[in-house]
Amino acid sequence: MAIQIAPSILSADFANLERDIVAVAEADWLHVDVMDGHFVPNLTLGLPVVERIAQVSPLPIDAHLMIEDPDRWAPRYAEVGATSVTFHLEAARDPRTIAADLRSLGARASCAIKPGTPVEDVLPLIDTLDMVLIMTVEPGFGGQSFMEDMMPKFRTLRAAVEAAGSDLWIQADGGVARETIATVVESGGDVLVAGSAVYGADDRGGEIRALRELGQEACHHC
Ligand SMILES: O=C(CO)[C@H](O)[C@H](O)COP(=O)(O)O
Ligand SMILES: [Co+2]
Repeated sequence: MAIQIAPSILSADFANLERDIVAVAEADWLHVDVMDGHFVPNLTLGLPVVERIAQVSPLPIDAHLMIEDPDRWAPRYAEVGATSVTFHLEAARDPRTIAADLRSLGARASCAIKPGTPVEDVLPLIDTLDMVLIMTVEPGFGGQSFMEDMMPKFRTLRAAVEAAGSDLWIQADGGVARETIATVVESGGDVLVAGSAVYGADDRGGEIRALRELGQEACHHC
């Protein structure tokens, strides 16, 4: 599979959101961070805003739900137009049912793990999921430093995916930039979220192309 780039609007200008969404149109996904002030110590946006973003975005929506009670809320994000919905394993009561609900609504089902959660916890769920997100920062804020010590998790998951003959995607989120993208792709990642790297650049399209090129060059599993 080709490397995919998902700019995170967490680093966009929320007063000019449509402008900043259109500015990253040559990426593959629009990554939307939903934070509830409980699962993480930050608050961003919720269902009505995601619904409007999905209506104006030229890219499919990759919703990253950092919220409590995803069993109740995750399917609602698929209903309002998210193409991929990621819930956190740490917050889920019944991850298999959440994934099945998302798929039955036509969305891609994805599960995220925080830095402190072992990758082994998500391995039994691989057959129910379309993507696993391995966090490379503590969730809650953009602009943090990439955690290189998460790379063994990517290697373990990539090996499990290949052994199972699965087409599961592996996403990295947090601190992905020109300096770190090769490391995470070499370790097994193929969908790369980048917030501050893309929105901090004057030429957002150029930054997306540069990241995609560096990622593609480093990819042995593509
Ligand atoms: O989920 C997130 C934070 O919890 C964001 O997607 C992530 O931090 C992206 O921002 P950056 O690329 O600046 O690290
Ligand atoms: Co995110």
